[in-house]
Amino acid sequence: MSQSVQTLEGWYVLHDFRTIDWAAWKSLSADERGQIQEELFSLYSEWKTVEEKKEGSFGVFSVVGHKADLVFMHLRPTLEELQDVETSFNKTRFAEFTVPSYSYVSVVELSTYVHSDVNPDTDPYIQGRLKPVLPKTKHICFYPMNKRRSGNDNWYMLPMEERSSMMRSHGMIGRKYAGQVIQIISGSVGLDDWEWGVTLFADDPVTYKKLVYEMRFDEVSARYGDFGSFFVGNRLEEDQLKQLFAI
Ligand code: VOV
Repeated sequence: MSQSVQTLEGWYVLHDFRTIDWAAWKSLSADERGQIQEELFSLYSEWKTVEEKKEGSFGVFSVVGHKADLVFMHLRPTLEELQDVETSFNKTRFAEFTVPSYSYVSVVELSTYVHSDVNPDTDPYIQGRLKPVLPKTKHICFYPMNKRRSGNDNWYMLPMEERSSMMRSHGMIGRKYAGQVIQIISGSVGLDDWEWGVTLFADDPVTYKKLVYEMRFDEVSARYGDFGSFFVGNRLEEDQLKQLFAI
């Protein structure tokens, strides 16, 4: 049996994708739309307070393309708190005008392929990575992925050294994009349908394409990566949400 790698876990993550029922939304009076938005914005400010208190984090983005209209990304210390966030959104009137289109449940993960001597429970850098305040970049990119388990290409049968060396090469490519793309890798084995969620943050969406493309040539992605659907979106602050809702 190959040796499994130790992982560190942080906050739980929900990616909640919604499609807006525009026909129903447009049929409301301006007054009703206003009230519904007010209720949503009061929830939004609760999410902000949680983030300021470092008890979680969130981001709201529009999704480009037909797969969804919005994605709410939430992080919380426990799965119960994560579900509370989901449920309190579902109880808003605005939620009645949305249809869930996809969701993904995972937990922020750091693996220890790339070793360091620090104590992960106290090291501020590691703690900041495990319990991140989501970057306020203009764009988000999300996709789930697996490491392949087929025939001779079985990641999970490889010796630890081989996996570590491939992850080092992966990390070197990633490092070239420092300052341009921030990645949050969340593990979802036992939690959702794929093994990891990959969430990338950037101000220039072309850097997603360049980074993901460059990684496709790297062995760990070229030989062992299997990918789900990609979602790309634009950050929505309160003002932009208001613009989106305007008829
Ligand atoms: C923005 C760039 C970037 C950087 C710097 C980076 C670095 C690193 C390091 C140093 C490490 C190992 C330690 C850890 O932190 O866990 C990882 C780990 C991981 N990565 Fe990564 N990754 C990036 C980016 C990045 C991307 C774009 C992808 C998707 C792959 C692709 O082809 O589309 C990815 C995937 C992963 C995964 C699934 C893991 C866990 C693998 C496992 O088997 O456990 N990752 N990653």
